Amino acid sequence: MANIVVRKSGPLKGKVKINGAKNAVLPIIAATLLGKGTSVIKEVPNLRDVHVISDLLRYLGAKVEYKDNTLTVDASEIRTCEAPYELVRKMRASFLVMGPLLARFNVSKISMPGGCAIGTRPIDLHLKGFKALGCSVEMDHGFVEARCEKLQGTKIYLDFPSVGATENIMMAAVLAEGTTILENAAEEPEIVDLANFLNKMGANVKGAGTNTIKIKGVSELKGAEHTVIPDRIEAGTYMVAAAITKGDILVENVLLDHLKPVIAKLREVGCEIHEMENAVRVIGPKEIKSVDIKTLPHPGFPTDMQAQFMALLSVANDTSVVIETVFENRFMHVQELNRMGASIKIEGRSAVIQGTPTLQGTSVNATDLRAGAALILAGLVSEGETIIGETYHIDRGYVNIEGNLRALGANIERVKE
Ligand SMILES: CC(=O)N[C@H]1[C@@H](OP(=O)(O)OP(=O)(O)OC[C@H]2O[C@@H](n3ccc(=O)[nH]c3=O)[C@H](O)[C@@H]2O)O[C@H](CO)[C@@H](O)[C@@H]1O
Ligand SMILES: C=C(OP(=O)(O)O)C(=O)O
Repeated sequence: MANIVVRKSGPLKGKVKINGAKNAVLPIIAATLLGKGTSVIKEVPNLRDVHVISDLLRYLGAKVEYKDNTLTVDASEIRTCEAPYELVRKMRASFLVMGPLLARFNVSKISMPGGCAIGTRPIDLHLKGFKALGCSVEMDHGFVEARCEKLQGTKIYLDFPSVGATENIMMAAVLAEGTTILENAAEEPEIVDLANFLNKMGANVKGAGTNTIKIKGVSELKGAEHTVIPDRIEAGTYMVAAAITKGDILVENVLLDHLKPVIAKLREVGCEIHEMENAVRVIGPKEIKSVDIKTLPHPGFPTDMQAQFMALLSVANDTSVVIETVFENRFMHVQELNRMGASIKIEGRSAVIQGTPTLQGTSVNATDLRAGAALILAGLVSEGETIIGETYHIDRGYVNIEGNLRALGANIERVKE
């Protein structure tokens, strides 16, 4: 196991190119199960999660190859519709194979994904959708088993615009008989990317990106070619790196529309931001101003950027309040930031952050992916050395983060324990 060691670094300067989005590619890889024939997915980031879902597809019987950021999946022959715990426990997004398997084979048995450091993360909304589409759903010995004669299109209202439930239900409904209308659906850009891929496979999905998605079932789907959208959270993380180090970073390969809440908050913090075609330049402020943030489903401020902003606000000029409304327990990074000298108090779903001029490096743990990113960011402006453990969480979602930051001038390395 390796640690990431970060030392206080000057203003980061230069360019960084953003990879394809983890949260877009995972459901798209699951969706390849819907079609006979070969799908070719481009701009696939070389991430641990991508390899985990690829292994799951291989286990199910698909042929999967990954080379030069292109993933080729031939899902013509599927040998089982059952996904074991060993493969699902490594990554919750594995549960996204349930919708496609149900749609194509009318049966699926998947180990229940556990909670994780950010919350209990139930799957009730996914199951509510499958039931509404005509499935019987049973839980037994830690597995969810769903079956149907043939899925039937219907109207489904989601109690909360869950990203995963929207994706899973969309993927189930594309091969259902009749039309499904999904209301209070998630509107994240990754939902739109999935819908675009499904439509290339031959599906009829309209309205993705709004809160009402209409899916007309079709009789079969084929493999398709698709290029994944850039990762707005990876981009946001490097933008915060510019802000916290008072640097000047050109973040390339971004879709500005997806970055609106992050850009708005960075401007409030005092950053100078230049929006260009497919790129954004962030010039950090002389003094980081405190701001209040409330995480919300898209187009609100993304919960996946909350921890990184918390690191930034730890060194702001005054008091900030961050309210986390999406996950009930996404403050695990707070105790680690406090160990580095931050002054953050949690009250229910709110964190009150009293900015301090400096932080101090120490040994800390990446409790989850974005917590890990936040600790790296904090380490860049901390006195001495910050040693971050449990770095496998960071590798779930960032390609070569230490190499990219080093190229921008950061003092960071990965060291074997
Ligand atoms: C692989 C992927 O794309 N992950 C993203 C996805 O996760 P994920 O799809 O798991 O997130 P959801 O939008 O489903 O979860 C949001 C909230 O809804 C709750 N919920 C969800 C489903 C359900 O059946 N019942 C229920 O109560 C969750 O516990 C959570 O509190 O969206 C999150 C919210 O933007 C992001 O933080 C994750 O990075
Ligand atoms: C929470 C995240 O991912 P996941 O849903 O895969 O745990 C994330 O990307 O920040």
